[in-house]
Amino acid sequence: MEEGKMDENEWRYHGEGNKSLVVAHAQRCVVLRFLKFPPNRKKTSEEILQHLQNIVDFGKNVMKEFLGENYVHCGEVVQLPLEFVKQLCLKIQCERPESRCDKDLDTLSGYAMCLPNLTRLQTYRFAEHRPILCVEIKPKCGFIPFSSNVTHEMKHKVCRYCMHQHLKVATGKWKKISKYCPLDLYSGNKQRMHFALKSLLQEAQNNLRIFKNGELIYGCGDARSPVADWRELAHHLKPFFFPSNGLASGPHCTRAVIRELVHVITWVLLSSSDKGRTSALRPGLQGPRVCEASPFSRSFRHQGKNTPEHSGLPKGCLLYKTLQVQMLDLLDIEGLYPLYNRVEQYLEDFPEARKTLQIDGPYDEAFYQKLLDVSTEDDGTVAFALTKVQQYRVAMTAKDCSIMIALSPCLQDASSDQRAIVPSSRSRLAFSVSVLDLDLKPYESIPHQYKLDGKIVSYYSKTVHAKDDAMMSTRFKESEDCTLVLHKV
Ligand SMILES: O=P(O)(O)O[C@@H]1[C@@H](OP(=O)(O)O)[C@H](OP(=O)(O)O)[C@H](O)[C@H](OP(=O)(O)O)[C@H]1OP(=O)(O)O
Ligand SMILES: Nc1ncnc2c1ncn2[C@@H]1O[C@H](COP(=O)(O)OP(=O)(O)OP(=O)(O)O)[C@@H](O)[C@H]1O
Repeated sequence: MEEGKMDENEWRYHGEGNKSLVVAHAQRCVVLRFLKFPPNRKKTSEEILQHLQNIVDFGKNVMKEFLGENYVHCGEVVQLPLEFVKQLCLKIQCERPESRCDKDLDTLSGYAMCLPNLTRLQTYRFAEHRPILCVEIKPKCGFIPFSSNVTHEMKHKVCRYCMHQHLKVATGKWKKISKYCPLDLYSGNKQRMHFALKSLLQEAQNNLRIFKNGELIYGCGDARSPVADWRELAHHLKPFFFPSNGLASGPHCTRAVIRELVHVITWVLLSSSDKGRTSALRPGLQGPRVCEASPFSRSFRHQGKNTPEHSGLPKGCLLYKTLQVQMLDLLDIEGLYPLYNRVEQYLEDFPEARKTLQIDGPYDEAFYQKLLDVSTEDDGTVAFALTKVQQYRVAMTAKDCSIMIALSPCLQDASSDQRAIVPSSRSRLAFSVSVLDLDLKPYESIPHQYKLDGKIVSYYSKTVHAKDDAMMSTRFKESEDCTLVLHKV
């Protein structure tokens, strides 16, 4: 960043989550990512600098190792003129969704992260003047816990996302239950993946956003007012997928364009654009491959068929790598929580050990190496407990990250790397895949996770499952009645 030349008018509001806010440069393909805090929680500039540096180090030393060089963009910490940050904050305030305004942008430290703008990611494959489409997916947890520490039987059958949907709707976070199930997306089975992506397009919540030339065109700007007009979306997408033919407009065209989008995204998600070395993690797929609550598998069950299982994700693809990191949660929160308490107890006795245990960093090579020990034999030591706690934090990070897929038409005669071109039937699309929001989850969030897990499961069991049981017993009663009638006859 050239300090003297920072002009807030060159930046525009881009988006935000729970913990950070992003502004994008109008011309250059970079974004600034600022931390956000509740109004009363002031942190010193040194603390903020350290926090940001930790994010960069964690990306470089841990996530790049696990997910691959090409997928992870760590960026760098930059120091900005305070006046620029203040003016920028004032300028963008009116564009911020109300539901995110419970936290304020940090304007006091002057520190932020500078990252490539992944919605407009330009590689040598993308000609600069070409339009760019970007699909952002937050896939969430793609497996059902296999740990023997799980006490609620339901957790072995229904995935956390599907259970959580019901609590989210009950608490007013979203209006409708989504048909999306992460296990379908992570299945590697094309039919299931298509269903998952279509479900995301129907009910995007905060799991899907689409950008065209860096502008949000579909999905949530404000968490509570999603836009879901497929016709309008198809209008934006048509030039990407049907560049030269005059597909008539109307529902047929809309369906054809959406289908093409779903196929292209599936293809890209299954591709392995990372040529780096394979990840050091090999936990192997365990646990059920199908979530009982997924409408896709339900419909198969109703037809008396088995859900098509894992066709298997190709090992180099980002979904596979992300799932492997998620699976570092080997014990489930129920098995992890007592280990967290063991570490807590130790820290109460030896508070100065927090530093040597690397709870707040540094997230260096040594931190990474310890994560590779996936044994689950508890020898009763603090060292064992700590390793599981750190692995859990990393797994939770992978369960909450987002995948960015950028697509851009390329010239027919471009002799670029064929592996980075989607062999779409009607157009040649160059693509790139990246991952974002790789901030290590805080150690302090573990008690919250434990409570939330209990809440999600008990709400689901009490309401939804009870309703299902009631429906089943009505059906059973009906069939009994039916038998009685038959007897009478
Ligand atoms: O717990 P979950 O699964 O609801 O995930 C939270 C996300 O909610 P989601 O369910 O994706 O709508 C939540 O997303 P939203 O704020 O709801 O968009 C955050 O990503 C949160 O992470 P953090 O506390 O900001 O680090 C996420 O919390 P973590 O559990 O990842 O810490
Ligand atoms: N490098 C980037 N390029 C383009 N867009 C980005 C980039 N980083 C973040 N964004 C956009 O900003 C949004 C918020 O960023 P991010 O997910 O990092 O926020 P967060 O507050 O950390 O999220 P969470 O709510 O999960 O804690 C993203 O959903 C994405 O749309």
